[in-house]
Amino acid sequence: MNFDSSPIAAIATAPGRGGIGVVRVSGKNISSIIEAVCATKGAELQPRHATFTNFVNADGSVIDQGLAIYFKAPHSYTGEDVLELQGHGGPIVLQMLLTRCLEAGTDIGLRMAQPGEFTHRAFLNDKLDLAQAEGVIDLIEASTEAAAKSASQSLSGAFSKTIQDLVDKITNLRMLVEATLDFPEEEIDFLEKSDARGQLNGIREALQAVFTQASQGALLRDGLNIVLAGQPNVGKSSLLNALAGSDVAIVTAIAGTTRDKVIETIQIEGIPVNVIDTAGIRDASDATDEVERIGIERTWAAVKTADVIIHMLDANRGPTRADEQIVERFPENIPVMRIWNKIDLSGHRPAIDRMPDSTHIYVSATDLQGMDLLRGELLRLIGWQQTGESLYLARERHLVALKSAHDHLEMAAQHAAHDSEATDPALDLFAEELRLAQERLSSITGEFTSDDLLGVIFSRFCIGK
Ligand SMILES: Nc1nc2c(c(=O)[nH]1)N(C=O)[C@@H](CNc1ccc(C(=O)N[C@@H](CCC(=O)O)C(=O)O)cc1)CN2
Ligand SMILES: Nc1nc2c(ncn2[C@@H]2O[C@H](COP(=O)(O)OP(=O)(O)OP(=O)(O)O)[C@@H](O)[C@H]2O)c(=O)[nH]1
Ligand SMILES: [K+]
Ligand SMILES: [Mg+2]
Repeated sequence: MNFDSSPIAAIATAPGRGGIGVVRVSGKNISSIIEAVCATKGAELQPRHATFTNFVNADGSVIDQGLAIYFKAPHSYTGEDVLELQGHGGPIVLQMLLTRCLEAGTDIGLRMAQPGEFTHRAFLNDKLDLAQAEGVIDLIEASTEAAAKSASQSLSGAFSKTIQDLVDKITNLRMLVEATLDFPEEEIDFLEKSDARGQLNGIREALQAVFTQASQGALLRDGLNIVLAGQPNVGKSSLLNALAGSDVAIVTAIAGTTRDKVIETIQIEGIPVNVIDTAGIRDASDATDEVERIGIERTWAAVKTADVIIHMLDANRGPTRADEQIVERFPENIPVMRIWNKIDLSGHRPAIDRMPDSTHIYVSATDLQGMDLLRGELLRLIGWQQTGESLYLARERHLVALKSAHDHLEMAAQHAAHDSEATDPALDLFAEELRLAQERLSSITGEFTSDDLLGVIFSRFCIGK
């Protein structure tokens, strides 16, 4: 990715039509663009004040009327000089305004911004740390209120502060240990005097608490895919509609109704869950036509992408050979739940039965029985616990770093424990493990981060962010 320091411009608002749309420019010497594009009757823009003005072409013709706001470095989102042109939110008018800015900025090297480049600059200029920058995108992408709240924790710096507190505690302990290393004769009773083990235990407990909040939060961010699979007419589409609370998929008594997969995102306790309804599985020879056969192929493709497979069966009919054949084809590494549907016909009660091989749940999709059992079991399966604590919308990268820091602290504890008669505690190794733990934690806020990783993180943003 080409991240040079020339001034950049982009449409900052979502593509499509809206009441208002914003073109944003950031970089050095952008006052020439203000002069060219904003016909402010000679007056300069007062920093951080909205000024109503015409946005004009080189020949003086008016593109739009709007508000212009100038943010003088370093007091801006990016930490550079920023100009916001807030016009009407139409895709064509905003594109014309952007094109006009780029044309007026040729002299100063103005170019289109790369995805995430405004926020990347905010990071480089110390306006945000890496976890906060990730919070920006996670807030924009949040698909449930709970996810948005947790992303906001990251954006505001609460997650970073928690990490920084841990780093500070480790730093203090390291300073103690490293000071002692210079005076080897004191090593032996150092651990006692300074309560180094007590401090280490405190740090390990705090890290464990952060890890729990982060791994729970990660569920809010990632959500999960559940695929409804089974023979035709067992009630897969009916279950999708029951979970979604609306008629998303067509339901008929005709076997082979669903052809293409139908996806609906629901939420269970704030966790986004993509429920994927598929074509009922039966032998190609029984399928009515080519369309259904292709649909069944798509079912098998969808099954492979599942975090959890829901194998639906007809409780009124009981298991059949065809169901066994379906189960045999499920990938081994994906958890499967057996949902027995139509208990209103079979006389079963809504129930959950945890068998060694898999969990069986008895429901009626049309009578909405057993739905809470199903939702609860899905949450249990992915390890969701309601702690009531605020959660951090952690990414896999954060979880990996937390886990690695945890492992290094555990090694440190082992080195500190080597104080039997025979061996002295290995203080140098203790100190080294502390250093590694600290480094792993600091990578979360971006203190030790390669340009490659930054490129990967920011390129996943949208343009204009
Ligand atoms: N119009 C507009 N709305 C927006 C943004 C924006 O860039 N423009 N934001 C973009 O994401 C978000 C707000 N984030 C912002 C963060 C910092 C600054 C800023 O000017 N910071 C200065 C001054 C801080 C202060 O006065 O306290 C600074 O950090 O020095 C502006 C917006 C959401 N809403
Ligand atoms: N009595 C009863 N009927 C049900 C229940 N669930 C679904 N049905 C009926 O079973 C028939 C098939 O339901 P669908 O939801 O279309 O079944 P499907 O598994 O999606 O079928 P295909 O898309 O053809 O594979 C419809 O007539 C539904 O009304 C249930 O819990 N109880
Ligand atoms: K059907
Ligand atoms: Mg169906």
